[in-house]
Amino acid sequence: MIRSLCPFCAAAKSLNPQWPSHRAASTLQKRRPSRMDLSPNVSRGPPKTTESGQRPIRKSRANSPFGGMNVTEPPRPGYGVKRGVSISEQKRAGGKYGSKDKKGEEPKGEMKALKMQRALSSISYEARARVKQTLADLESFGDFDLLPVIKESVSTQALGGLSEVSPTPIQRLAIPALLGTEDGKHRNKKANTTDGDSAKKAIQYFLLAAETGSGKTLAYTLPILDALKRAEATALSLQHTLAAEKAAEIPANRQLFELPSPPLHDDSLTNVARPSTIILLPTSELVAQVGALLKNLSHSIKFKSAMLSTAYTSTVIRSRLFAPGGVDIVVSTPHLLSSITESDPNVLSRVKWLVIDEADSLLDRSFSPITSGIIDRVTPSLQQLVLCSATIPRSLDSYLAKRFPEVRRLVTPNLHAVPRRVQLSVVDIEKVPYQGNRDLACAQTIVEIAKENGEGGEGESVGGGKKVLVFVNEREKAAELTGFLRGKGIDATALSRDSDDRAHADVLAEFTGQAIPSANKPHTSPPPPSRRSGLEALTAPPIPRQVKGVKVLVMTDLGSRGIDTTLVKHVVLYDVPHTSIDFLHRLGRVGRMGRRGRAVVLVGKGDRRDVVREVREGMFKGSALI
Ligand SMILES: Nc1ncnc2c1ncn2[C@@H]1O[C@H](COP(=O)(O)OP(=O)(O)OP(=O)(O)O)[C@@H](O)[C@H]1O
Repeated sequence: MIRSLCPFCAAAKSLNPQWPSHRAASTLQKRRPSRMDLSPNVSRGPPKTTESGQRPIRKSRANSPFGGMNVTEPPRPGYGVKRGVSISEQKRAGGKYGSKDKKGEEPKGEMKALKMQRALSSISYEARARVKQTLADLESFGDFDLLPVIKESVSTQALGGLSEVSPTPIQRLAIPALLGTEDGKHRNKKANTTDGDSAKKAIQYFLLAAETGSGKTLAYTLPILDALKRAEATALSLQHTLAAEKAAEIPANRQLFELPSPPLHDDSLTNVARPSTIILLPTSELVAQVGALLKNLSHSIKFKSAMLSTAYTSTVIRSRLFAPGGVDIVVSTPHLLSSITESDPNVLSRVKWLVIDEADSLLDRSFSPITSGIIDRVTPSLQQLVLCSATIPRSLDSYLAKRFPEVRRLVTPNLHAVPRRVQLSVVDIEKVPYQGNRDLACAQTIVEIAKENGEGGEGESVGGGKKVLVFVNEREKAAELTGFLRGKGIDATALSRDSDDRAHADVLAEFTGQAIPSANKPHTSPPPPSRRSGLEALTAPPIPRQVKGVKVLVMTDLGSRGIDTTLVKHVVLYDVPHTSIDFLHRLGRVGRMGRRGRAVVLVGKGDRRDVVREVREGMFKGSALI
């Protein structure tokens, strides 16, 4: 009679054919083998070696889940590698022929859909880890070699009296680099020379790349202000020295009635319409935002700045630029600055510091010719070019490699990652009750946000309820959706290129919590009806509020770039964004500077659900989007 083996014996036999079965054991030992019994093979010595002198690898061991356990020797090269795998299979697996980036980025098989877009340039995780280590030592603004007045102004003027401020990763990276004081190096004295210096120094190029809402504005503002004030002090002392030398030259026997010759008008000393710093931003809202920060800082640091954008009349622009007291820093949109320089090219003749903020926008196809034209014009006097961006699209990457190969890339470890404190949920608009009605799904999502118990704190409900940003892909849709939401009793406003610049500032102020500078409202009366767009006409008439406790701003990508919407905790992505770059900018309106945030994306037929899934997975893991 054939008796089947017990499972223990069967397993033992598969490993060692010599293992006695129960039956045999019973005849040999008259008892069941205990787990503590030694193998009868222990006296056999080590297994035979192969010709090459290496131990043979048992198949069962090499290709099992426990294959790597209890191994006392490192695996031989080629150990465990499948033979006969095609090159394309290896590519997919990221092996020898894998899609490992030339900069060392490991392929992420799980982000296939995003990889198809190839929107973002990749940064290796080794590089990120290296940067993380170098940042650990700088814990306070006091650690930077900034002028004392600038250090003091950070918390009092720039951060609204925030106590115990510490620099963010991009500030830790960029401030010493822009000052030229990294690794305890001494300040580069050449960087603070005056106009009169004859020796032309090599221009320094920097790219500051850090996640949204991470304080990039201060990261470039503080070192530039420091350099500006030091250059000013050097120029002043030079002026005193020259005056003293001139006085010493006057002969002692000069007749009393002889009048000293009037001082020659030294054009090099006036900065009327000759700024030393230009900050370029893509929209007038951003000009107002950065301009407001500079204005606050100027109260203690003492410098003159001018905001130029289409939000101001030509008279206001002229009076700011040609103010008799001069101007140190001009904050402008490239189009406006470019048109000003058409009539007065000398406006750019003394620019030493040029900042291109939101460089991913300002150097994209639509802006690039204008922005590049400004770079060309300032190049003769330029000392530093600072590009600043929350993403490095591949297009920007190749532009920099071609045009500024020597650019120093200061990239934070979390670039291209949406912080884990931002949650992204998905609403399937094809399901009941929406059945494909995206507008309805959007309205219902907003109603639910309004109904939710406020999570409190962070001033979200200051000034009339929760603030919700709704992003649409097409600007025509912004107006249409706003009309729909208002019809449902939701307090919604549209913001798109069609709407008036001044209206933008007013509406945005409710979402950013920033007071609008008084000069930002040059007109007290509304523009005449003929100048009002269809959109405004649609959104202007007040409607009775039915959905209480929520204020909605519907916008296109225009609004997603750079606006510091610190009061916003909720974002609705009405459309699935076209690229991972848009995802990063739109989701970046929440979760700023350590805050928490929630985002909802509406997904329907024809939408890239795979992209949404990958973005969610990336957010969950805290990994960078690609
Ligand atoms: N060191 C700091 N500590 C606390 N808050 C800070 C610090 N630096 C900047 N902030 C605040 O963080 C917010 C975001 O800053 P900022 O607008 O410069 O971010 P950003 O990186 O330029 O964002 P985006 O990429 O969206 O343009 C601002 O409200 C700013 O006042």
